[in-house]
Amino acid sequence: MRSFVVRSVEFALRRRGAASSNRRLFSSDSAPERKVAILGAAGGIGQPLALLMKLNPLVSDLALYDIAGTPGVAADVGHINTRAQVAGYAGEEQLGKALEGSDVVIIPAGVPRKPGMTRDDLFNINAGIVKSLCTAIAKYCPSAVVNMISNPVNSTVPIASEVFKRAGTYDEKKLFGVTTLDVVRAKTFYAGKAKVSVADVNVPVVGGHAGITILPLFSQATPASNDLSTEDIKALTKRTQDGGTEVVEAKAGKGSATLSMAYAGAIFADACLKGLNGVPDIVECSFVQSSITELPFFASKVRLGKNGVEEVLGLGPLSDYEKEGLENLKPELKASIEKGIRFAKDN
Ligand SMILES: NC(=O)C1=CN([C@@H]2O[C@H](COP(=O)(O)OP(=O)(O)OC[C@H]3O[C@@H](n4cnc5c(N)ncnc54)[C@H](O)[C@@H]3O)[C@@H](O)[C@H]2O)C=CC1
Ligand SMILES: O=C([O-])CC(=O)C(=O)O
Repeated sequence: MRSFVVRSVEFALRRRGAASSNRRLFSSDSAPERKVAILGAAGGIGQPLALLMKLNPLVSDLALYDIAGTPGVAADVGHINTRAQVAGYAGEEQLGKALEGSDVVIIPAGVPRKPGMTRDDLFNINAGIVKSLCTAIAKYCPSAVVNMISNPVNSTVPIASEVFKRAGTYDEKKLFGVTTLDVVRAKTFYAGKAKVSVADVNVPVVGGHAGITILPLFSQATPASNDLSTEDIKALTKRTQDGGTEVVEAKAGKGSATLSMAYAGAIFADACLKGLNGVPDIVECSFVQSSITELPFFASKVRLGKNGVEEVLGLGPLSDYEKEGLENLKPELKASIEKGIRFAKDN
């Protein structure tokens, strides 16, 4: 069972972009040492994400930090016989140790939505959490790649950028808002509707990570489908935009997406690690500092490399429906970005 699970995960990770000539990188004896820290590791996302990162052979050290509960998670996950050495850190006084030497820091710390709430309703609590965690990152691992999961991502990423700027450590190539779950959903919903194998599907999702700011580009989906009507595309777009709310409502007060998010977070962190290790042609969508529109942050396809972002890729050709969606999302996304920047400057 153990070798089946590990081999399946390794196989899935290899299929996702590593050329066979880079297979060497996956054997534990030759892969470089890479420390990954998860902040919020005892939470709904943090625990399954800790499990998935423990199964990733690119990770040599896994630091699990939360305000409480991480010694138990670390003891549990640490018994899995894979490469990563696991350590749990609880409470602010242990945050520095958790972060020191990290190559990648993943942040799913903060409160999740309940039915009836928007992601922006989380701002008041999560903005402060993200600000204090990023202040510690600037101090203890200023060159780490940061994967921001905490919502509202459209504001928490700008907050992080301001904190790093103030500390003098900002590197726009190393700050990522994790929007992979939007891509995961778009792929799943498209495959179901177009009746194609989900393993072969690709759909870029651009914009931001809330409601109409999530813009899936089904006109660029592969394999292309000629069977989908305009109404089908509109329905797929709406379902992708409302994917988070669908889970929040189904969980009925017990939180938001955790398992699919952990999967998406593990896929994105794996892509960052591969980029750092020099694996070529690693491309994922992410919310990053950008000049492809007039907005200072925007999600689009990004090529990952040894220094984080190697290239922010353009939007490609859009359908009229997507062009309209793009114009419609800009005011909301702009306001969320500005709200984050203002918070960081005022606090
Ligand atoms: N980017 C995305 O696509 C997604 C983002 N999210 C967001 O991820 C966040 C976490 O969601 P869940 O794991 O479901 O919530 P949760 O409440 O289950 O877990 C959050 C964890 O963060 C910890 N935490 C709170 N303050 C902290 C601090 N100062 N330092 C370290 N840890 C701290 C809590 O103790 C808790 O263990 C939420 O903001 C949610 O909206 C959720 C799903 C998808
Ligand atoms: O919807 C939420 O609150 C959590 C989230 O970001 C998602 O599931 O996409």
